[in-house]
Amino acid sequence: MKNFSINRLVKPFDITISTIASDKSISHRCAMFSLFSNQTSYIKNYLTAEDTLNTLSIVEQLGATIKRVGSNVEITPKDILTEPSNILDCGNSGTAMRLFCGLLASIEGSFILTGDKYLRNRPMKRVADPLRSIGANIDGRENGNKAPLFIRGVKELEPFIYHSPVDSAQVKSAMILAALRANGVSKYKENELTRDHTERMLKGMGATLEYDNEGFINIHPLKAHLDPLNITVPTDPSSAFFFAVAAAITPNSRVLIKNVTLNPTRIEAYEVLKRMGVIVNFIEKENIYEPIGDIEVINNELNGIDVSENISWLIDELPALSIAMSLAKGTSKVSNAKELRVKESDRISSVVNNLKLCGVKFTEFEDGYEITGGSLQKSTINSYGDHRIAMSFAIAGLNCDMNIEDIDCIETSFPNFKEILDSLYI
Ligand SMILES: O=C(O)C1=C[C@@H](OP(=O)(O)O)[C@@H](O)[C@H](O)C1
Ligand SMILES: C=C(OP(=O)(O)O)C(=O)O
Repeated sequence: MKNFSINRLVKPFDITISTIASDKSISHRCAMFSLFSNQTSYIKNYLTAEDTLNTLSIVEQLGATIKRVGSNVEITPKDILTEPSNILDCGNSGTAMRLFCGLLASIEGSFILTGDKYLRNRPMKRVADPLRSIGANIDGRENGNKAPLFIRGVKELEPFIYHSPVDSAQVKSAMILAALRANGVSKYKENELTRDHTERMLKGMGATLEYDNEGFINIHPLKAHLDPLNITVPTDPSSAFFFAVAAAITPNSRVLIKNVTLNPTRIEAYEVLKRMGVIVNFIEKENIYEPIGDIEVINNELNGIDVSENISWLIDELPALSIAMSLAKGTSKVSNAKELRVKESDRISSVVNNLKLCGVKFTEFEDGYEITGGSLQKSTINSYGDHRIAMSFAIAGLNCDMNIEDIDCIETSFPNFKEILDSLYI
């Protein structure tokens, strides 16, 4: 178990960063969706971190040929996916496990999906139940709620009408992937739009998905193979956000983050920083599947804020936002965010336990927390094996010195995080 110490940053920074990790959600989808084509997909800037390399390895175990040179990946699928001879290891990734459930439910063969101790403790009923209701054979520990999950692919799934009780892009994507091989048009609805990379990418590859006027996505089963992908994965706004918070809490500092997806479902945390008083500019440059451009963040005021809406649009950034909230003027409150409890760690507990160690006043709720802003003090915090917690408190260290225990988890999404953090001191 590795640890590191972060020293207080005593000078302002003004940097342009073009080496932040590529988007994790889009990278997972590139690897998986390439299996719906019968031609080679070309992916540039694939995220070469543990989560997405595990997905690539599963795609290979399913019979695709993969050529990878650094972050350039070529995936040539087989016409019929192969039953793997071993278990499929999703590592730490909820996205991989849940999307593969939908993808594999109607593939001939048996598949066992497992993951690390954190993933094996996360709820899978949210995908297993609706998939079972359309004929999928999925089982696992705790009546199919926990991995290892066992899937025996069926020939055909029933089309469905499903209004999801949970706003989750992973559930939506699993059901869309299953619907592509159902024997009729399926309908999926969510209460709040969640990240929509699946819809955008599959449509771009030729699938028919459309919204009806009752807010359902109508998903037509595939009649033929989809077009292959030819894509450059943009920078991950969730990874970049750690450096946005760094600029927000360091007097007179500025950061320009290059080539980020500006998909509205992914940049809400930057909008929250803006509402807190920070100067944030979005500079859109192109649109390939989604808008892509640069984000400039300039230190300014930092005031407390209440966050209770569009939670799924900023769910991964709430731990980093809690650091900005701790240094803001006044109190901040996060509510409607119960989903935080079922991520890589229980992120409500992880955030408040660590803030307590840093001397921050807070109240914990079942669905969030209230933070009294002011100052942070040096501490030794535990990541709880959660990459977002490790990186959020590393950024806090720029303000007050910090020891972070158990930092290996950063490898799951952002292997060069520390290198970029170190460059702020130069
Ligand atoms: O679909 C995706 O790529 C993701 C969806 C979100 O999870 P939920 O669907 O569980 O909200 C998010 O937290 C995760 O980091 C990535
Ligand atoms: C929740 C996350 O990912 P996943 O659900 O794929 O493990 C995350 O990256 O913050």
